[in-house]
Amino acid sequence: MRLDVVTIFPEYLDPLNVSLVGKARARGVLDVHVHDLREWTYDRHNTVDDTPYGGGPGMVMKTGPWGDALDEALADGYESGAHSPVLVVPTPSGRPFTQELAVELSAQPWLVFTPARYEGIDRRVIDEYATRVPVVEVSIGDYVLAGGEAAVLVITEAVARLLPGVLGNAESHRDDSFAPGAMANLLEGPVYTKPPEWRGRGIPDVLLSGHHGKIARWRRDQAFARTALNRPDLIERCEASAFDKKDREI
Ligand SMILES: COc1ccc2nc(C(=O)O)sc2c1
Repeated sequence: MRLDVVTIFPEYLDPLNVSLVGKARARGVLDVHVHDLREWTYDRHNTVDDTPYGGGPGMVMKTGPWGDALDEALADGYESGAHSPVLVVPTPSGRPFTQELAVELSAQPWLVFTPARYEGIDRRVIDEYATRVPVVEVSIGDYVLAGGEAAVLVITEAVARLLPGVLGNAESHRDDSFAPGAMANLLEGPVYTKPPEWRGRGIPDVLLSGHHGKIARWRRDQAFARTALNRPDLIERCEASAFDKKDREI
């Protein structure tokens, strides 16, 4: 997968050089290109914004630099053999980013991110590129950020970990919170590791029982209880059969 990111804060994307995403890049699973939007400005102040038409607070990111930057990023990608880019636009007014969307995006060969700052990007930029490539406008949550770069980091990590060969244990996707299957729409329950006792706290006996069926049921029950506590809104999405009473008895 190729990722392009156009931003006025390229250094904000430095975390893409470390940990899981960094390892995926080193292994050639991910090919990341970060572009400084100001390279496509031609005035002495490297201006990327201007006052909004219709008045109002703040500034809007200008069409010129974005158009030139995206044209070049796309041309560079095509030239390198990439194909079928999807423009991913982090915005507070976007579609909620979910595990389902992460799975959809992980199936794409090329993502081009356009994190904005200020009050956002002149709408004509998105409208222009929507005539050429699919555009997905995404929000990572109902809170206020100063720009889209943090969203790019979140989306990239969630997508990269789904790519073949990135996570050591392919099975580990199965028990992810929100992963498809029996754990779909459920939060992960508690996890434990050695030592068997720590500050007077032991391990739930079932996890030491070696009874895989009981352990699976206990984990599902814990996930259900945690979801009911922290995300009751997800409970009705769970398939009733996944938690009928007989399954929950040990
Ligand atoms: C001005 O650019 C912004 C501002 C806030 C913001 N919030 C996002 C989110 O995903 O929640 S993306 C984003 C972009």
